Amino acid sequence: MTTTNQTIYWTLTDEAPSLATCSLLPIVRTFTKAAGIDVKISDISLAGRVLSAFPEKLTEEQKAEDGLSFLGALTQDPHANIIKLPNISASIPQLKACIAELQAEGCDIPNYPEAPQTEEDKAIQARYSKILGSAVNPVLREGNSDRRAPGAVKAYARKFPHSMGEWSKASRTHADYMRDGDFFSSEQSITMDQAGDVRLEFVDQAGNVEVKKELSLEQGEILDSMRMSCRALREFFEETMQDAKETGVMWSLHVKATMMKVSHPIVFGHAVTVFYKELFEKYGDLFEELGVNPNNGIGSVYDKISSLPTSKREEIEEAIHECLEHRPEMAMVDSVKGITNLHVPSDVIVDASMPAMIRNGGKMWGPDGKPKDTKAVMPESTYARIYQEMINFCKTNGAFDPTTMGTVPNVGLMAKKAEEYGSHDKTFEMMADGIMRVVTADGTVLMQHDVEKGDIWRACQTKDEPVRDWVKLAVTRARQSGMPAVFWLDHKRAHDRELIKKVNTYLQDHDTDGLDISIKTYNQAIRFSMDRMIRGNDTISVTGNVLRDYLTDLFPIMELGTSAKMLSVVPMLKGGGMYETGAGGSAPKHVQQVEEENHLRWDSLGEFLALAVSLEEMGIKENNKRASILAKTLDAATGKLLENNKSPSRKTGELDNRGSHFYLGMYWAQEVATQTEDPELAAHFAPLAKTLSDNEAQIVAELSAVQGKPAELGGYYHANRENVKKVMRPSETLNAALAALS
Ligand SMILES: NC(=O)C1=CN([C@@H]2O[C@H](COP(=O)(O)OP(=O)(O)OC[C@H]3O[C@@H](n4cnc5c(N)ncnc54)[C@H](OP(=O)(O)O)[C@@H]3O)[C@@H](O)[C@H]2O)C=CC1
Ligand SMILES: O=C(O)CCC(=O)C(=O)O
Ligand SMILES: [Mg+2]
Repeated sequence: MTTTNQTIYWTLTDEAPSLATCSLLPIVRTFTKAAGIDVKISDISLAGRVLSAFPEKLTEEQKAEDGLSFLGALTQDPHANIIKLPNISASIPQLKACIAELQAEGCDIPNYPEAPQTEEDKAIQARYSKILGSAVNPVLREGNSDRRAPGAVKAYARKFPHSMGEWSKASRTHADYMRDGDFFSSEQSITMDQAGDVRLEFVDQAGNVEVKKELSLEQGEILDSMRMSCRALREFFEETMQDAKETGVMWSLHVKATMMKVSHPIVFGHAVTVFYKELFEKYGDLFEELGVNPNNGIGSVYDKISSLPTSKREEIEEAIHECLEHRPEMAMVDSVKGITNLHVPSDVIVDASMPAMIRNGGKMWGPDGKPKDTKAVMPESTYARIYQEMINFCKTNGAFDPTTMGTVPNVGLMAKKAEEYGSHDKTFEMMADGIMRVVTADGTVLMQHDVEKGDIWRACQTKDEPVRDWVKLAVTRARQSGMPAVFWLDHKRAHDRELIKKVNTYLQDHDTDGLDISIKTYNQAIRFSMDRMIRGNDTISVTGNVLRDYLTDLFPIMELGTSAKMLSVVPMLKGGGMYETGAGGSAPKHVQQVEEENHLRWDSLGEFLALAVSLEEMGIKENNKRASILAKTLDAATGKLLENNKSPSRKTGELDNRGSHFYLGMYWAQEVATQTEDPELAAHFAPLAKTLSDNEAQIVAELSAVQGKPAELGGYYHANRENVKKVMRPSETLNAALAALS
């Protein structure tokens, strides 16, 4: 692919956003073409990444470009201009489903070897491991994160508030987390005085040393190490289950097995084997033989026993049901289909699941399909406490009111795989008792932990340059917005103590006169922000990487109903820009609705906002006046779309994603046609504005006529492009109007 400075790279991802792209991109290109801007697609979908990793036996037609490597290199280019839509961070069950779909299509790619024995299988697994979990975002996020709700979006939420569940003072919902033995309680942290190499070593009880990993650290880099005790974790799970059973609340687990792709699937697996303890005790050997992996959920048991003779299978299914008798009710992902919280590790993802529960009055769905109070279990106490604070707050003050509440934007430390989200290659499950230690080249032990078999030990890196940039971004945002900015840093955490030193130093590099910048512990910070928020006041949260992720779903879901409406900018360290769309995910259940009823309720507002900033930057950096005009007019069109409530509805038969794209196109064309800065451009768009306005009723009718019947996408992970085009672009009138200008 060749790049020019007038190119915007638009990522082709998965699920709902990729369907939306098919409808939106032809509209976008109609506009950008007039400014000499090329919008190029770069495929980073899960299927695309699988195909590009195993090209050997594919036909030329089946081969896929390695969009991720291309974009990864582009992040180092000061002219980079990338629009990043959310993509699937695949769990093993999702990866296997994707592989099976591609194989069924005739692509000769290998199976995922779960327990590789041969060298060949190990090599295949190593290639697949680069695709698993959150494999895209850490590669592209070569900058820190600035996520906020623009004024027009806040105004829309105030005018058309989303529903909020009631909070009762008597609610028994609460967050439960480990009080000891978790990462928080064992965290150690150091800052490197000078650059140097370190080894992460395991020393067994006989004194044998195994080097797990070698790292070259930069001067000023922070390195943390921590351990989660397997024994304490399992005891904790058992206690929470017994307590939930005794007190009659539901039990639910909230982890991030996708992004924390090494540690959290292990944690999830322990929850499965503790919950179904008798089952795993009784059938442990058989399960091992069958290749059941509890880290993939109880779904893995159902999957593997399907090959057994009926009588054996039924016996095991009976044993699963018997387990449930001693256990509390479990929160459901889909109560109709009987999919529980422990079926698949990627179904319940903490950043979205906890806010959804809090928004819903603290209730999750029970096996009988009814909303119920729940014990929300989040083993890692580090961040779980903030949810308990919000629960307490809602119990005292009632649900948040979207018509009056303030906003909490975020400035997040994210660049260069900062903190826990970059720890996967430094995370180990202990195979024996011993010591894990961090040692310098000359043998000095910097940090060490006693570990037991089964413990999870990890190290996290935070480089100095991203921290400096983060502090600068916080000061810039505080200045631009006039809001107080709070660094959420806990002096009780070893890592945060190192960061606090840096923050205090780097704040001195900036003019902070008149700014309200403070450092607070997480609990203080969330209380301070919520107290202000219910009074209509705004507060910037300046946080590390995990809280960035959690808070940019938590507050937006309260304020706006979804994090899809967030503006999400990543100013790259090297000068380029990435504009992420929203702060949420790829909404798998939206695709199901398309397949069943041909209605896509995905809201592309995040895409509209991201594109406007991308064009604005293009205008400034590349001195492209038309790009600036397109940015301004797109913002105005988005404002109009919100004012007139042309966002997608959840209900089949009403305006959906395609309809909202049409309105965006119409308003945008009208705005360009009536601006006076560039009369030639106005004249160019006048016919389109007229055609779309004149045919509004016809186009909306064509777009709703197709709804209410199943839609055939011809695949889930690798949908057939022609099918998708047919489904997503059903209005001949709209297609013809766009074609007339292209
Ligand atoms: N940046 C990225 O690449 C991200 C990727 N992900 C990935 O996405 C997948 C699904 O994650 P999950 O945690 O379930 O989160 P999702 O954000 O996909 O889904 C949670 C809910 O949020 C709402 N929602 C999200 N986006 C939109 C939108 N544009 N328009 C309207 N509603 C929206 C929907 O709720 P409802 O329909 O009920 O209103 C949806 O069911 C995973 O593979 C995950 O790893 C997750 C986060 C970020
Ligand atoms: O990369 C992922 O898996 C999810 C990213 C995410 O949730 C976020 O950054 O908000
Ligand atoms: Mg998130």
